[in-house]
Amino acid sequence: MIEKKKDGSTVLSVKDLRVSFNIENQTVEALKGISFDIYRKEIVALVGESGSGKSVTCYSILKLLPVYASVSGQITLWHPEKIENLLSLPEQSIRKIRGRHISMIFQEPSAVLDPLMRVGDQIVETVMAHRKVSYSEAKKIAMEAMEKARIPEVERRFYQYPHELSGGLKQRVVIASGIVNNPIILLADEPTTALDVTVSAQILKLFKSLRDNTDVSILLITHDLGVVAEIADRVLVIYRGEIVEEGDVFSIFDSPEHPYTKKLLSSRPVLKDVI
Ligand SMILES: Nc1ncnc2c1ncn2[C@@H]1O[C@H](COP(=O)(O)OP(=O)(O)OP(=O)(O)O)[C@@H](O)[C@H]1O
Repeated sequence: MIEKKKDGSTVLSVKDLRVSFNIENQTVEALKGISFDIYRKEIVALVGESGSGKSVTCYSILKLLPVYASVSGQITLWHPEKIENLLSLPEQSIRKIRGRHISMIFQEPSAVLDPLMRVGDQIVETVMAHRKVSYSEAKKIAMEAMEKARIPEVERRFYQYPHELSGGLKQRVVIASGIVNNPIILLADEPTTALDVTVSAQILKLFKSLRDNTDVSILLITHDLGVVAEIADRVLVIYRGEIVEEGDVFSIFDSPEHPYTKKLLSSRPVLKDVI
């Protein structure tokens, strides 16, 4: 069953995306022609077991795949105007889109943050990489993003180094950096996996508030159906490089159609226990 959100406009459209890796005369088909759309102001969960192709989907959208990957298909972005195919853009053009119109949040914030740089300045850098503004203007914009990411005591936190912050606060800094240029899409690859349950719940709440209070759409990669039940509007189920099921969160949980989705759900508590 294909369900689509009818009230929103499309911001990203992936058509027949195929990715394979050729290593030492062996070919791994990571994505076998997946297609999906993301609409404005929605949270879409891309869910599937390890190795199903979730991260490769994200890296394809950002054009961050290794050179030995073979890629075909179409990825169209509508912002600020229609950009025909991200996959065929030269590196110089895609750099203007990464961190500006599409941002990514990874599982482990410490791997992204520079340990030797104050966190506020790392967000300032993201602003100045894409906009012609003075340092003080960029700092103001960075602090506003930190507020939006619900970082307490922004004036003090701005000047701290990553090691001075908890895991949850570090992830909020990464999120602040991700939203600081008002992107159209945020790709979040297992953003709560490295965090404890309480902090993880706070970060999920933050995603919901970003969806409700900004124009951003979020593609959330996860293997955790509890996270999906908590915040997703729509779900894409990926299995061995193919999207096998797509629907709103209730239809997926209440009446899964594909055997893999059924199996995935049977290994979880039922929906009423999760939400
Ligand atoms: N850089 C790479 N070189 C070769 N093969 C790769 C590379 N990246 C991914 N793959 C392969 O592509 C397939 C999809 O991997 P991907 O990382 O997208 O899975 P995933 O669903 O994100 O899994 P996980 O939840 O474990 O992160 C796997 O078979 C993986 O081994």
